[in-house]
Amino acid sequence: MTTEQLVAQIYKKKSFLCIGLDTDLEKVPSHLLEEEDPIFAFNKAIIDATHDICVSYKPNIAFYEAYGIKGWQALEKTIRYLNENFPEQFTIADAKRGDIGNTSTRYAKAFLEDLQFDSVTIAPYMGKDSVEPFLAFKDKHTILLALTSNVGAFDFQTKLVDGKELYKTVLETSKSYENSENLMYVVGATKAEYLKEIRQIVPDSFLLVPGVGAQGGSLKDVCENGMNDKVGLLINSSRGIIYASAESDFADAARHKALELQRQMAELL
Ligand SMILES: O=c1ccn([C@@H]2O[C@H](COP(=O)(O)O)[C@@H](O)[C@H]2O)c(=O)[nH]1
Repeated sequence: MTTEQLVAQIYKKKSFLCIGLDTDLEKVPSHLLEEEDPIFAFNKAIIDATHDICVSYKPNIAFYEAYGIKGWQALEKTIRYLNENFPEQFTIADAKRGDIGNTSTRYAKAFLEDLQFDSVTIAPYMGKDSVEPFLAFKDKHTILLALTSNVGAFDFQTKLVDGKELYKTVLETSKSYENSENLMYVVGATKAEYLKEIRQIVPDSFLLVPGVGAQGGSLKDVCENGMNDKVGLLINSSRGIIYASAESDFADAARHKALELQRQMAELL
């Protein structure tokens, strides 16, 4: 999917909501555990209940890897279900990969070519040759961790290196990578006060912003500081939406929570 197509979806739905499919069998309603593939059954119900009010889904790959081959099969079914039925959804493999070049190429093939995600999250720590293999895929997007939502972000990302915060160096340096127009960045909603400075470095890039809901970030603060003239934001919420209820009404409850966010977004557009 191109960035222009994503922007068109955002204006059409008045939503820049990304729903995180962090599917945990200890949290899904117990009746689903009787299904042949409870992870996919849960994801399908959430997608069917919410696809008209969000523009993106983000399965976090850890939640699938944790269940071995069955987890991977559920992930494959989920992305196939999305691509076949809701191709307008921007899909994110939240995998946080990145390795030496030839290995990064295999990761990129796995998520962008084989599984056909629109994008994949990447850790920038190994530098240019670990990121560029992902950027080589046309109409796909590489979402680089810039300033993450967790407390540990202060261990390295905000530290001064050669007089500059490391996350700023990540943003600036990445702009010189080949095919850098395919870059997006992760900035945590819990770091909204940094967004104005981040926008000075990457005014036009899309930012994936996790951390509203369960982690306490504010949608209003993120929008006030981080929105650009093409919106430029995908706001992710996972637990706050998908685990709104652990009963048989879980999909309706998820829709209700997603609608609360979408209505706030519509007012901010
Ligand atoms: O800085 C980051 C980067 C990624 N995440 C991921 O986003 C979701 C957030 O889930 P919630 O349940 O809405 O808190 C999850 O998959 C994280 O691994 C992040 O939170 N912060």
